[in-house]
Amino acid sequence: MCAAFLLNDDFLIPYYTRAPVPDRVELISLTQAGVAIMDQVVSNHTSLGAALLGVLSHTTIFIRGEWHLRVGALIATYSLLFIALLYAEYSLLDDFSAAIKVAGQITGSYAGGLFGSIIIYRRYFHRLRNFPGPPLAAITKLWHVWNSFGGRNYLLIEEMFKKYGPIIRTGPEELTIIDAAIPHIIDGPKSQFTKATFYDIFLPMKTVSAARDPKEHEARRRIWERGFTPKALAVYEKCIMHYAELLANQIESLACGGGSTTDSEGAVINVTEWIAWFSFDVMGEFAFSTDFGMVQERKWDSKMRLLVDGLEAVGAVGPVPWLAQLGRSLRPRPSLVKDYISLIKWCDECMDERLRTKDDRPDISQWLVDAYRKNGSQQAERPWLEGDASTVIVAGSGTVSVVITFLFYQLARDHSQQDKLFEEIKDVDIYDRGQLQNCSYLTAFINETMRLYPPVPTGGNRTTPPSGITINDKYIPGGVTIVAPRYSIQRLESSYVKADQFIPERWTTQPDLVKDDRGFSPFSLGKFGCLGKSLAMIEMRFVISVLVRRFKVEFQDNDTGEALFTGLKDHFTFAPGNLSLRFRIRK
Ligand code: HEM
Repeated sequence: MCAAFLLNDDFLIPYYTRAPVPDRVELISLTQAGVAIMDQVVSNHTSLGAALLGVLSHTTIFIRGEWHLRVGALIATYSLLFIALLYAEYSLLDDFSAAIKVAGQITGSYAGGLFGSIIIYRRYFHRLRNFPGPPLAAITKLWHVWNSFGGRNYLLIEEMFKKYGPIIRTGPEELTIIDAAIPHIIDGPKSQFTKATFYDIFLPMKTVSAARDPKEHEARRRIWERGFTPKALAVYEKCIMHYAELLANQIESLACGGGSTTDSEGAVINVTEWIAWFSFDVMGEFAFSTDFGMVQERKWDSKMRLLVDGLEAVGAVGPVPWLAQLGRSLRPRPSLVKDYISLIKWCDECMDERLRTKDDRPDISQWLVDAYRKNGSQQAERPWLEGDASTVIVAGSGTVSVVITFLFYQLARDHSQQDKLFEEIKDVDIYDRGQLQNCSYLTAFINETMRLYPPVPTGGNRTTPPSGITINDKYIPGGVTIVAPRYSIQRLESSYVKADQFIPERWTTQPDLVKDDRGFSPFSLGKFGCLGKSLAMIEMRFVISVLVRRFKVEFQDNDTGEALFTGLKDHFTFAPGNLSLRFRIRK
C-alpha cells in the first residue's frame, strides 16, 4: 500500500478495482502492470535510498573540514561510480538506454540529496545563518564569482556594506567585516588567526605569502627577512635610483621632442604603463637579477603582459579556491588558467637561469637561493623558490605602481598640492634616504594615496581561531573566513572627516581629520604583514621625488582622468585603468 502512494495513478485503477472477472488478455495486461508497479517500487526505493545517502554523506562527512583541494578527486570518483553503475545495469538489463536511465536516476538522486541537504543546512541551520547578506551568497561562493566578475569586488563590497551593514555574510563560511577595529583583531600581535582557504589557489606553487601552515610560514618568513636588513636595503636603493633616473630621462627626452607623443608643451605620457614598466624592471632585478628593459625599450615585455593577464585569473576565481584547482585539471584549459600556468612556467625558467649564475647577486632572491642550495632536499624546496620569486615580482611591483599612479592622478587634480610637494623636496638631497624620510608632506601624500586606493583593496582573508572571536558584542565561531576590505575600511566616515576626499594634511597639520586610525593598514600588520614595506617606501619616495622635481603634471585638454577609474580592477592587487598626463619640464 505504502508503495502505491508513490505510484502513477494510471496503474492504480485496474489493480484495485476487482469486479468484473478479467479475461485472458486482461490478465496478461494486469500481470504486466504488476511487474511495472514492482519495477517502479524498486526504482523509487533505490532513488530514495540514494538521496538519503546523499543527505547522510553531507551531514556526516562533507559538513566537516576543508574539501576544496579534493574537488577534482570527488568529481572523478562520482563519475567512476556512474560508469560502474551503468555497466552493472547494462549487464542486468541488456538495454543501454534503460541502463543509462537507472544509473542516472541513482547518481542524480544522490546528488539531489547531497546538494539539497547542503543548501537547506547553509540557509536555515548554519551557525552563521543570522548574519545578514545576499541569500545566494550564504549558499555558494559561486554567487561571489559571478557578481564580482570583471574585477569589481571592491565595488560589490561597498554595495553590500550600504545594504546589509558592517558585518555581512558573503559566503557559506565567510563574513566580511567593515570596522576600524578589525585589522588589529585579525593581524595584531596577539592574533591567533591563520591564512584562509583563498591562499590555496596558488597551489602547487608555494610561497611565503600563501603559506597557510603557521610553522611553515614562520620558517619561510625568517629566510625572507634576511633580504630586508638595512644593509640589503642600501644595495637595493642603488638599483631603484638607477631605474628612477632612467625613467625620468626617458620622459624628459619625450618632453623635449624625442617621441611621437610630443608637442611644444611637453609630452603626454601613459602614466599607468610607464610606472608599471618601471616597477616591473626594478622587481625583475630583485627577483631574478634580470633587466626586463621595459623603461629602456619603452614597451611591454611579453612575459610581463602574461603576468598581468595571469593575475586576472586570481581576481576571477579568488573567491572560490576549488574552482581554481578544477580549472587547472580541466582539458583543454580555460584561457585564464593557461595564462596563469604559462606565468608559473616562465618563473620556473627564470629561476633556472638565476640558479645557473654561480656568483652571489645582491638581489632579494639570493637569500632564497641560498636556503635552496643549503637544503638537503632541493626537490622539495624548488616549488618555494619559484613561488617566492614570482611573489617578489607580483607583490613588489603590482603594489608600488598602484600607489605611484594614483598619486600622480592626485597631483594633476590639485596643482596647489603639487606645488606644496615640490616646495618641500626641491632643496632636499634626495640621494640621502634620511632626508627624504623627513619630508613629512611627501610621506603624508603617499599615506593618503594608500588610504583611498590601497594596492591590496579587499584581499588578505583570515580564518578565526577555534575558540572564535567577539566583535561589537557579536560572537563569530571558529573556522570562519574573515574578509577585512581595506578599500571600505579606510573610507569609513566614522574614522575620517570628509573620508572620500584626498587631504594629505590629515596626516600632518590637520590631525583632527583623522578620528580613528586603527583601520589604516595598507601594508597589513603583524606576522602576515608586508615584508617589503621599507623597500616600498624607499622606492616610492625616491621615484616620486625625482619626477616631481623635474616635471609638472596636468590633465590634457578636457580629460579628468576618468579612465583610471573605469578601467580599475580588483585582482587581489588593484590594476589601475589608463592615466594619461602631460609632463612639462620644470624651468
Ligand atoms: C606600496 C607597496 C606595498 C603594499 C601596499 C603592500 C601591501 C601588502 C599587504 C597588504 C600584504 C598582506 C597580504 C595578505 O595578507 O595576503 C603584503 C604582504 C607581502 N608583501 Fe607587500 N606591499 C607592498 C610592497 C611590497 C614590496 C616592494 C615587496 C617586496 C618584494 C612586498 C612583499 C610582500 C611579501 C613577501 C608579503 C607576504 C608576507 C607574508 O605573508 O608573510 N610587498 N603586502
